[in-house]
Amino acid sequence: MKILLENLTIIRGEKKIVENFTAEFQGPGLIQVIGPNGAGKTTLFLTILGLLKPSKGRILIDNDDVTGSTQKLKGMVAYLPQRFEIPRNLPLTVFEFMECCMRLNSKWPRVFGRKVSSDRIAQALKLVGLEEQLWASKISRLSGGQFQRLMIARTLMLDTPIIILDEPLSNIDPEGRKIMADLFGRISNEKLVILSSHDPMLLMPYTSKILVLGSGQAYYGAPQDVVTKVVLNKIYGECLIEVKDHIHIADWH
Ligand SMILES: Nc1ncnc2c1ncn2[C@@H]1O[C@H](COP(=O)(O)OP(=O)(O)OP(=O)(O)O)[C@@H](O)[C@H]1O
Repeated sequence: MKILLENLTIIRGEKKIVENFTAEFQGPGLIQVIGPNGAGKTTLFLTILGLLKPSKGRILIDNDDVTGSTQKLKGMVAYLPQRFEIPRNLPLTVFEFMECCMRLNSKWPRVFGRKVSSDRIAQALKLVGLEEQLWASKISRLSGGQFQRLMIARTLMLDTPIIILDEPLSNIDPEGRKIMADLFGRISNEKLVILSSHDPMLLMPYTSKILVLGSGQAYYGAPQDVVTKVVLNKIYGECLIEVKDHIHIADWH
């Protein structure tokens, strides 16, 4: 699958996110979107999802114009938001929560039946490392990192060809981040995975293209062409710290 951002200008509030920006997100593959706080990573995702309209330009998925249309993306894109609107005190267990999410998604229970749906839920929960003894726990009892894993499982379970993840690794411990990065890498062998991160190195081995956003500018291309001192300097400025041959981004996030 291919997402084409064609000549996009996106403005949010007073802030210009990108201007006349064109890029192709080709799947299968993993696209990283990086940039400082407020650069517009979430805004770009919401625009791709049709929840925000660009000021100019179009978004095409496999040559179909989907600009501003959430309906067309159903069954095609699964999205992990950065902030959840889901109340943590819902009286549901982990497994029941996943069942509810699946039922809200038209495809699984109706087409494949309950058994396949349950297997799919179990598979997704295992993939993100939520152990079986937690499946009967109320979601209110999960830690922040466990809840984030549950949200990732919910996104992966939908089995869409395009997956957009807004800072999926936040709240997750170092070992879990590595496991999750490997998981996203594996998934990107078959699907188009687009994700934002403040820790780009962890996913770099799996990254096919990277988009660096900041101050209304956008740099897109292969990591070796984009993750350069010149580009990072323009975007991160004083937050760039060089230690011997390494460049560190001191991100306030
Ligand atoms: N609801 C809103 N209304 C108006 N402006 C907004 C709204 N939400 C965000 N913005 C502005 O849009 C710009 C981009 O924000 P966005 O959340 O897309 O950045 P981000 O790169 O995802 O940041 P972070 O790394 O902090 O998650 C910021 O200047 C922000 O203040």
